[in-house]
Amino acid sequence: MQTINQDLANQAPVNTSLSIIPPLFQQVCVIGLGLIGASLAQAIRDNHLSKRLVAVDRHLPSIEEAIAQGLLDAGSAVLSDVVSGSDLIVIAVPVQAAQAVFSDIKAAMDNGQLATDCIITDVCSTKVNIIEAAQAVFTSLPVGLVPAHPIAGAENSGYHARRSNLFVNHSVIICELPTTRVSAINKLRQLWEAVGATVMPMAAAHHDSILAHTSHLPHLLAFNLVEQLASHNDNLDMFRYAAGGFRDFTRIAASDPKMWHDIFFANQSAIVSALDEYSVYLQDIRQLIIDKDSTALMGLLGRAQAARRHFGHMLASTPYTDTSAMSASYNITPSNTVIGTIAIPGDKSISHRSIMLGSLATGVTHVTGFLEGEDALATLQAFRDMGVTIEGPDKGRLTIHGVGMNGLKPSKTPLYMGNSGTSMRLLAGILAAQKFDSVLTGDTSLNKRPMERVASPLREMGAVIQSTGHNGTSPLSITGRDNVGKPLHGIDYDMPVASAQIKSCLLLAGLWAEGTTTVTQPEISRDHTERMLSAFGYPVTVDGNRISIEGGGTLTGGDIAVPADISSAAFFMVAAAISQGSELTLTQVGINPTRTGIIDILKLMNADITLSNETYVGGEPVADITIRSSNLVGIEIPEALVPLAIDEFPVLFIAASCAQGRTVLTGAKELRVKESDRIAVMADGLQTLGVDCTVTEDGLIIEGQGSNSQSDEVNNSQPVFGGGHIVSHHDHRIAMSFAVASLRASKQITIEGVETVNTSFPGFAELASQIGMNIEVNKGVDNSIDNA
Ligand SMILES: O=C(O)C1=C[C@@H](OP(=O)(O)O)[C@@H](O)[C@H](O)C1
Ligand SMILES: C=C(OP(=O)(O)O)C(=O)O
Repeated sequence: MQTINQDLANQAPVNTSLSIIPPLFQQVCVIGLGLIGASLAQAIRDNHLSKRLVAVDRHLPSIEEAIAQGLLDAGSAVLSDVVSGSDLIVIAVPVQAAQAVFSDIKAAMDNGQLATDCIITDVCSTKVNIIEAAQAVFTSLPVGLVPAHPIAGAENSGYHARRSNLFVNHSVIICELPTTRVSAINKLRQLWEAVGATVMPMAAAHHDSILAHTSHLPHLLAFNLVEQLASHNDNLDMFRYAAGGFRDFTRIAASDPKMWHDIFFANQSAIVSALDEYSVYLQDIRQLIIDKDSTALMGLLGRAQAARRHFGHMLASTPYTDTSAMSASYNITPSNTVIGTIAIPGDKSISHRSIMLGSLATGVTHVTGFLEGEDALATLQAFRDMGVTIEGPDKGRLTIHGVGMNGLKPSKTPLYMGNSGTSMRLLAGILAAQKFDSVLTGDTSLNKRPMERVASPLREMGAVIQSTGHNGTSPLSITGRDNVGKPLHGIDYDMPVASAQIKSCLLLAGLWAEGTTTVTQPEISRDHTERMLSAFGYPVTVDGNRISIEGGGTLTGGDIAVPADISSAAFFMVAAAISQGSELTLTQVGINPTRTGIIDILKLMNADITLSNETYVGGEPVADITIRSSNLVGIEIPEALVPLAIDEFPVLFIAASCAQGRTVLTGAKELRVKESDRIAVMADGLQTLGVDCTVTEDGLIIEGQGSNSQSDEVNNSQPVFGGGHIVSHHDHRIAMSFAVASLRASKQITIEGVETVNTSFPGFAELASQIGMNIEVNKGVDNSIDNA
């Protein structure tokens, strides 16, 4: 048989490696020069991973071309011609042809051409039948056999479509067989990582079952739906009027029938069981329609719609909402004055709690004013994942069909909390008390924030919870009470920090604990959990800084009206205070006394703030807040006010920069463990814009640059900030604070990483523009599920 040898044929020069690191392999033999085989060969060549590279393919022109191009050292249509001395063989042929290739490999081993410990791998899309094919040929499986599957492909196929970077940032599944030598697995892992892939071990049957669900079943359904429509007598009309849904759903039915025919047989049992499961789901939804079961149907459709986006975001660690704004930035041209009357979106803290308590209550809870921001949506999704039917959100309206104290179901996947510390910490308390195991995870920022502050006291209550991240961080793994064998028990806990999240976590766990759970906070922190528990009919005892709850009670659903978020209002309060001739009225903002630190601090700084139309909405006090331009003065911020304004310091630093004289913040170490280190990141940004400030361990000293006004007349016309480029570290409050600074800036300010503004304040830029600011939003790359 014809062997084409690069040296003998004296064609293109051998691609000698200049790398000082010795190549991983002496000789790699790739069998099959289709897209995947040829791309891997190219990646091996380009990354100098093998001294020699040979290939086997029935299509000799491809071999000749590959040699001429310096990709291969030799090639043939017959394995025994070129395989001698190979220490890695890659099988890249269609699944059905694998057994014949194994026979050729065995023959080469038997006649001494190949060492018996040579590594043999493949790139086929089913795995059990590859192992069975090897078993049919070898009496015992070779110690070098490592079945693998790179999850990568391209629209085009064949040798000419090859790309050296095809595997970069793609996953490769490796099946670690008990018969395989560990050194072979490690070496193959090194190869895939060297070409840019991420290696994941997985059992062969599990691989086939996953692929059966995610790839094979959808293809099968697409072919079948086209067949169903084509069999109708009026099929021409059916196709002529087929809407986008049919076209989208059946796009993949245009794929190669022969290939899919082979795959359906190769992965027969996994596909049949995926199909059986599908039939059950189909019957269920059929029955819901027959029964006109509106609640259950809404639950199913809502869960499915959210899950479609959710999984993509979870895998990519990106936000939930429309991510066309990923990596977005603001270009802000200085403006001088803000004027108007505006409504601010709903309170984030109260929105979270409305979902949690509404889900655990008996009966239906109607929520209005719900904040449709990323963080609250993460909480909403988590409860959907645990089987709660939640209708909406629709313009801030939700209907929650409570499942009662023992009605949550285990989520099939880790619960994804996105960027939201409140969701993760409060849910940790709820989940620690449930019968079932759970896992809580978040985005890159959340997975860096301290979680032992809740895990440790929960353990004192008997919880089994592990913070599995690097340093007491999430993912959190929680063992259910059924596996622990007994319920939680109440404790008397002295909180080391004034954190509403720790307090709420423990009180929520206390709902299921035996006896009394008492938390004592060093300073007052926001009390929305206590208030909402009472509103749902659950007794809570508050004695100064000590809050107690008895386990074993129930919650009763009702109506919740979420007031506007004072933490979001804070940006516009500072905007009006620092800019010339400004006056803003913010309507029906929550003024719960555990949240009004921003008003108290701004008043101490001489801000002109008045409250009107004070009333109560759903157990929370609200008022219209009017704020006018004023000559701010620097102050020493009283430490007792810190927990009452904890989220407002980034924008208060902007106010302090515009004040006359020095402002000193102490006792605010907590700011270092928010979505970013808000002390360091704000100081960096302020310095970029020319403000003199000094970072301390627990706060910041800012030399205000406001004018030294001797009269009562407001003088806010001089710029305080220069222009510049601000990095928000993907922290929503940092981004919005520097946007406010533009009202006293001399030049344009660019703020990078503003997509997270959606976590707490969707529509911020639009509202800011409405009152006179000049914010241009530059949308970033799309990270939606199809690109995830
Ligand atoms: O309980 C809550 O809803 C929140 C508590 C605060 O966190 P800490 O409890 O960590 O201070 C705050 O920063 C967060 O935005 C919301
Ligand atoms: C700290 C914040 O939220 P969380 O802790 O819920 O992420 C915030 O919104 O500023």
